[in-house]
Amino acid sequence: MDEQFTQALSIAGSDSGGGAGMQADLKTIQERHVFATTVLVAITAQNTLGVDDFVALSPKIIDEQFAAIANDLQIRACKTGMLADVTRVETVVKNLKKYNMGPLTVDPVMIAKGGAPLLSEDAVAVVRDELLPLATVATPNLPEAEKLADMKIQTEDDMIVAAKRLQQIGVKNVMVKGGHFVSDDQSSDFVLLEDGKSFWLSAPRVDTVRTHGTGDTLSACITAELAKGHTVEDAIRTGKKFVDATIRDGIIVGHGHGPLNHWAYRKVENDEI
Ligand SMILES: Nc1ncnc2c1ncn2[C@@H]1O[C@H](COP(=O)(O)OP(=O)(O)O)[C@@H](O)[C@H]1O
Ligand SMILES: Cc1ncc(COP(=O)(O)O)c(N)n1
Repeated sequence: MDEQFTQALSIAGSDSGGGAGMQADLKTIQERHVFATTVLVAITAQNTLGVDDFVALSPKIIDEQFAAIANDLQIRACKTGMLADVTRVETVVKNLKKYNMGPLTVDPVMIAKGGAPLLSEDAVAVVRDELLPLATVATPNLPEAEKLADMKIQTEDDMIVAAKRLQQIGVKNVMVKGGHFVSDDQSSDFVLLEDGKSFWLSAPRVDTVRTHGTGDTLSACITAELAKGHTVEDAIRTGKKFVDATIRDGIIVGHGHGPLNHWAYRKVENDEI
């Protein structure tokens, strides 16, 4: 049999506005030259101004999507994004335990940039206790890290403490993203790896509201790089450079928290920006 082309899986919600969620994952994984597959968990009616409504899909169709993929495709790495509620988190956890979908990156999506909840309050504990222990990498933003590590994060030292706490919960590698520290002129993320190595990844903060889908894009890029067999450290470093380019070389789409330029990293790789 011919060798299969590299495939990755996004388990997430759809953003009708095209900037975040499943759509950001598909665009990013494609840009990294990995074949993207999907398990759709929820559908949002959303644009750059906000989330108007969403519906979560039934556990049955979520199970069936996993089974269809597992019965034919060869997934090398996967990620989770919006999971909506307790039932869907539990359904996804069950399937991730049943099938081997490669290293898992958990982007513990809770609240959209515009403030709409994308995960019910009671599902936070299920993400922490059942999903995070399955993760090879977790990429919480500051509010998510606060909830999962059960602490306030006001300083960079707090980010380090939160990463350590998350590792104690069972996540092997943690990236606490500092995008929400708007007072800082750098956007700095703290990375704590399984072997104890830790480092900061910083980039000058871009003064823009066009950051819709940054977390999805970062975690999708990490997933694509892990699917190729790269190390966690290399995948995270590429993810940071990729998302930074998408913000820095922005495009104007919509009238609110605009989406990213998912093809910007091509120019970085060709030394053009
Ligand atoms: N204005 C910005 N300028 C540069 N980098 C940013 C900016 N906002 C976010 N980032 C980076 O984008 C990535 C996603 O971060 P963040 O916005 O915190 O995640 P989320 O989308 O999950 O809320 C991180 O690497 C962060 O440092
Ligand atoms: C379906 C879906 N998934 C994830 C996000 C988070 O993205 P952001 O934090 O940039 O709003 C979103 N807005 N919609």
